[in-house]
Amino acid sequence: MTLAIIGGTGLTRIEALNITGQQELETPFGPPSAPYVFGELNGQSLIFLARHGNPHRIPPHKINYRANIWGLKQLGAAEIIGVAAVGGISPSMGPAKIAIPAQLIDYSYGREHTFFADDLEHVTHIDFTEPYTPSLRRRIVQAAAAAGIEVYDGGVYGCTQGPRLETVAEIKRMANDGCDLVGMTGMPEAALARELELPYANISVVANWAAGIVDGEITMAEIEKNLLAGMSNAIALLQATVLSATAG
Ligand SMILES: CSC[C@H]1O[C@H](OP(=O)(O)O)[C@H](O)[C@@H]1O
Ligand code: HPA
Repeated sequence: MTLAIIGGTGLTRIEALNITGQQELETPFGPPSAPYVFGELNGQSLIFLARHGNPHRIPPHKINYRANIWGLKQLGAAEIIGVAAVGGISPSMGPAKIAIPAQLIDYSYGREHTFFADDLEHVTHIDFTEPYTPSLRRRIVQAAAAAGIEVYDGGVYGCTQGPRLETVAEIKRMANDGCDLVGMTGMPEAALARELELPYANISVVANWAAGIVDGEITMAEIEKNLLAGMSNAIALLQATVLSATAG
């Protein structure tokens, strides 16, 4: 049961990963974001992929999501955890907090978002009632509880197009829609994993209050500072999740 981790902003590599190899891949959809890195985390083998490339150079709307997910399937990944930096919209989603969202709303556009685009004979509609695989979500939440890592169990991730951050009015609209978190990469990543029948869950690390939630502009310095704290907890959570898989 090989776990794959897709790391985003603030998680281009995992220091604690004992790297055993890496592989570049061509896919029918073009090149993935980076070479796939094979390694062991707490004795458990896994595959790591840097969503924005390593070094971080691909903006969210230019990521080849189809190649990334297809490559993971080809390499034998059995499940995927996507780690994402997000803006916090709900009062409980403050900087450096971690959430395991249960739902999402897709505001992105113009992205290659399906593997079934060219198959005119078989129109395929995947079920997406629960966009994040409930059993994998549960495992992460339980691992967090066992390790004493504070996470918010649930919430709605809203995926915007980027690369710019949102306006105050856009965030107000998203809050009205029920979004608790805002990021730019959650879709089509989650849907593509579902199309290939790969269980998928998301660990969201809050980098900043979303636009207008508190006064002032959003700065990269603030984002980097919060991610430094939040990502070290996210890595501890990944380690706890991997250990729980070994134990189970
Ligand atoms: C101002 S940082 C925005 C950048 O960070 C997030 O990336 P990821 O989801 O890969 O961690 C967000 O989606 C944007 O791409
Ligand atoms: O405020 C944000 N908006 C969208 N994506 C983000 N990723 C980190 N922070 C944000």
